[in-house]
Amino acid sequence: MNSETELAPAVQSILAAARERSGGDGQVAVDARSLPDAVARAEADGRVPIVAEVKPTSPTADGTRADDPVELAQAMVDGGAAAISVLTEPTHFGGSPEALTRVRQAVDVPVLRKDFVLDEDGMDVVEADLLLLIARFVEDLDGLIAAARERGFQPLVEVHDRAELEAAVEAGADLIGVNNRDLAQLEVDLETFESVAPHVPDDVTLIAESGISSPADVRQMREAGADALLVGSAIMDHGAGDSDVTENTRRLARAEAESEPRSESTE
Ligand SMILES: O=P(O)(O)OC[C@@H](O)[C@@H](O)c1c[nH]c2ccccc12
Repeated sequence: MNSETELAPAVQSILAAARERSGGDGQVAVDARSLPDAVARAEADGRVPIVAEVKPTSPTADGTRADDPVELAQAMVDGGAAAISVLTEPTHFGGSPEALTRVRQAVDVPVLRKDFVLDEDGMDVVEADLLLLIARFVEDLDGLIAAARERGFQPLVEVHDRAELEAAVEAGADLIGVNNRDLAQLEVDLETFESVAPHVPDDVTLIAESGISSPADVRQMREAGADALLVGSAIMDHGAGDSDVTENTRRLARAEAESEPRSESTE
């Protein structure tokens, strides 16, 4: 798609590292937990469907959280997360495939593998319910969607503009995420989702990704058509190492509840 020279240096280095990493041995076979079902369960329960992300650090984070990924994921589920995303990228996000495996054993909600998968071999590293494919970075989106489904993954195709959305829809993606963070400057703008969302077909499960930090942001994205929201930094709160992940998740999952608590205190 776009030329790599337009990408932020951090992103270029992430891609270079991804190309160096080796794939798995043999093909994985997954019996996936359904994301659309998890989204429907959250809705039925009055929770905004939040995909909460275990993201130890990132090129744009203020620090690193070294907490056990399993404890973090359980705290997120306790706070009402509909699904969990786990970074498995090791060199820039502090993730690992092992962390994902442990998280998936410990929780019963769907788990997304968040990484820079560039080819089929890169899929066979670890089992997950959902697999991220970033439209801008993959050459054969149709082929990779088919390869992901063949293994049992639900592919989540990430786009950033209308051209990428069209490519994703043409390739038959039924789970689409619109990333509010642009990979050239790494800046976040919630209007990205607002400008792309109206063009997404109704039968797609649509996720607003990145930069969502307050209940007001949640409502803004929901009003623009988000079925679910992917939130990392605001839940991990990297700057404050001991921030309460359960409470951070709950605050966002309850953003549409009738009487939203005004203070930090809970029942
Ligand atoms: O931490 P945030 O701003 O809430 O963003 C979460 C998630 O959207 C972000 O981590 C992300 C979106 N797409 C990615 C692709 C690779 C790595 C990370 C990402």
